[in-house]
Amino acid sequence: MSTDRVLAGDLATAAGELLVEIRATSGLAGKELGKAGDLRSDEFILARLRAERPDDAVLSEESADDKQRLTAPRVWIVDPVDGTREYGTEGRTDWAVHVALWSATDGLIAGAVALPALGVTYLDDTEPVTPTGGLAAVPAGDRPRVVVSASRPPAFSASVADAIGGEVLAMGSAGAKAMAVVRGEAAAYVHAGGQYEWDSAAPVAVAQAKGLWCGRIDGSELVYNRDDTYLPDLVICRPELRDAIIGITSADA
Ligand SMILES: Nc1ncnc2c1ncn2[C@@H]1O[C@H](COP(=O)(O)O)[C@@H](OP(=O)(O)O)[C@H]1O
Ligand SMILES: [Mg+2]
Repeated sequence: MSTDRVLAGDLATAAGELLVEIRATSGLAGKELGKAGDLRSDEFILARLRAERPDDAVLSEESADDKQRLTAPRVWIVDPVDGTREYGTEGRTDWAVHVALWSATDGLIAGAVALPALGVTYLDDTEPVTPTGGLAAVPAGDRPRVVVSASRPPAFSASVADAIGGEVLAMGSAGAKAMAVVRGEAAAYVHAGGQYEWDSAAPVAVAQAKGLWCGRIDGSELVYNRDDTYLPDLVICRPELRDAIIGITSADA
C-alpha cells in the first residue's frame, strides 16, 4: 500500500491529467467547463479514496458534507479544482488540484498540490523547490512579491507589500499562489474575507513542509476539520517576514 503522501500526490496528479484532457477535448469553456471539471475530478478522487482508504472520511468542496468526519480519526480534505474560474479560461495556468489528509491527533499529516497546466505536483516533503518561472517569472530586482486573489484581493494587500518593501501580484487559485511562494517566485500569499478549509489545507501542508510560515491573519494557528468549514483568511510567507506581515494584517482580523 502506498504511503498517504504518495497517494495524495498520485490522486492530485491523476485528477489534474483528467482535467487537462477535459479542457482540451470537451468543447466546453468558461463556467460549463469549470462545472464539468469540478464534478469529474471530484468523482475520480472520491472513488479512488473509497477504494484505497475505505475507513477514512472525506471533506470535499464538491460533495455533500458528511458530518461523520467530525468524529473520524482521519479526514481527506479535497478541492477537486481550485481556481475554477482560471481553469475555465483558455491559456491560464493558475489553477490546481488539492488533496490533503488531516488526523485528529496531528492535524495536517499529508498534502499534495498539483498544477496540472504546468505538469507539476508538490508534496509535503522537504525536497527543495527551485523557481521555474512557470507561474510568475522571478523578479529581476530584489522586490519581494505578495500574491493575492485576482477577484477578491484583501484591503491590506498594498500595505503588506509596503511593509516588506515589495509589490503586489494578482493570481488565481489559492494552491497556485501558495506554490508561487513555495517556488520562491513570491515571498508571501495573503488572503482575507472568505475561503474554506479545502482552499488552504493541501497548500498549507506543502508550504509548512517546505519551511514556510502558515497561519491566520491574526497570527493564530489554522485549524482544520471544524464543523463550520469556513476559514476565511490565510497568510503563507517566508518565516522571516511573518512579524512584519502579521503586524499589518492583524489590524483587519
Ligand atoms: N471571499 C471569498 N469567499 C469564498 N471563497 C473565496 C473567497 N475568496 C476566494 N475564495 C476561494 O478561494 C479560492 C482561491 O480564490 P482566488 O483565486 O480568488 O484567490 C477559490 O476556490 P475555488 O476556485 O475552489 O472555488 C475561491 O472560490
Ligand atoms: Mg478552492
